Amino acid sequence: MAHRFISSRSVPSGGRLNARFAFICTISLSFTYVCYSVIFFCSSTIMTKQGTSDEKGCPLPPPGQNGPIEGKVSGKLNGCTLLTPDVRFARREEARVPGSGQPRDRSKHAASCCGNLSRSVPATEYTLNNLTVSQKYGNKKLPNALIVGVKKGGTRAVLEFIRIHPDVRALGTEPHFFDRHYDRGLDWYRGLMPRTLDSQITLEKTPSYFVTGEAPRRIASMSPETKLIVVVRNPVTRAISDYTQTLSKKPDIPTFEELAFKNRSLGAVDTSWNAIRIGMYILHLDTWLQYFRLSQIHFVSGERLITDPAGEMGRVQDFLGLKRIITDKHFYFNRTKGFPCLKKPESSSQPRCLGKSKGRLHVQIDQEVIEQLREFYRPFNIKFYETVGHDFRWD
Ligand SMILES: Nc1ncnc2c1ncn2[C@@H]1O[C@H](COP(=O)(O)OS(=O)(=O)O)[C@@H](OP(=O)(O)O)[C@H]1O
Repeated sequence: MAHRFISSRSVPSGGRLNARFAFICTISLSFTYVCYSVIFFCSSTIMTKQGTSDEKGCPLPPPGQNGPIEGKVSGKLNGCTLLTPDVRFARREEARVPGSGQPRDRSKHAASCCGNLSRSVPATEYTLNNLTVSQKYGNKKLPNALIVGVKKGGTRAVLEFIRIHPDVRALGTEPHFFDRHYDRGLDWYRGLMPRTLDSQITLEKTPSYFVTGEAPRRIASMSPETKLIVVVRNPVTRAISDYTQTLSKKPDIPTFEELAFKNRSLGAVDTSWNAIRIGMYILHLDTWLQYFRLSQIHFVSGERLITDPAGEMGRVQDFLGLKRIITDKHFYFNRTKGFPCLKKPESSSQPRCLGKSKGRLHVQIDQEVIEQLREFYRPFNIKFYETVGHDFRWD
């Protein structure tokens, strides 16, 4: 065989040699072309599929590879700046209007990285430095976790803090689906949600759910495995905070004392007043416990959220089954505001404190009134501590 091969090549006729040479050239060129096309097609498909990036066409590192928010730019690929998830996340946060959770004015920014960003109409859009970036990956899903209450407990702080976690995507506004808009249906509700990847949690907060009698049943019928977060605060302080907020909108309302008591000298508290009723936590909790296991409900201390935000957020991350990424490195105490705020990422000069309506100066209330209300709430608080297995020390 070897002999035949050598001999057939060693004594070819001139015409046959040329024809063979031309044939071999054509075959190798065609083969090279086919290989090149296959490789190019595969690589572009892979890039698109793994494209979970904030920047269109730029791949994201695998989920879970995260570090502190002050990350570094990790390199360049195809003209895209590859950011570590931390940097991307920090920039996404930077893009939100503080306190509102909404993206900044989009019209000011032009699309840039990685080509034609402006062509699609994305469900979620945010600003990355001076670029408008579309998050077009993932799907809109019904929430797997809800911050259901309580009003004036510190729900906005929990939402804004937890949403810096890369595995959480949250709706910035309160949708009020399970109390006011239930008749609009689950598809409407799902349509409000941000797009999430399978590895991400979808979250929304509406503090009035906690005191809405129908909410537990409705939420359980959406999914009985929904995780619930309740931010609780000393009910007396909560009531004063609630009243202060109402007063800021309607300056002509009666005084706190007038609204809080049916008969003050008899110590008869008006439990029909919402500001009072909301703080009777155990009554509301009983309804939730008809539909959810206690282990599905996580209680955040509104007080500790201010004194130790990282500790409280550590427990929230554990409850949601998330890696503890939000730590004390993310917070600083803002003396002017008198509250903890998120440290700004190095790429931003935006303050990351909550808005002016969070952390207001409260209306001055007579100490005797405060004592009376403390007495009133004591039995409700004790029952609440016993049920949840934690003493919040409000008494
Ligand atoms: N970090 C930080 N910054 C500002 N405010 C903070 C923070 N952490 C908790 N809080 C407390 O949050 C209270 C407002 O609670 P909510 O966000 O639940 O209010 S609302 O129901 O959404 O209106 C708000 O109540 P007031 O102090 O009465 O304004 C704050 O005490």
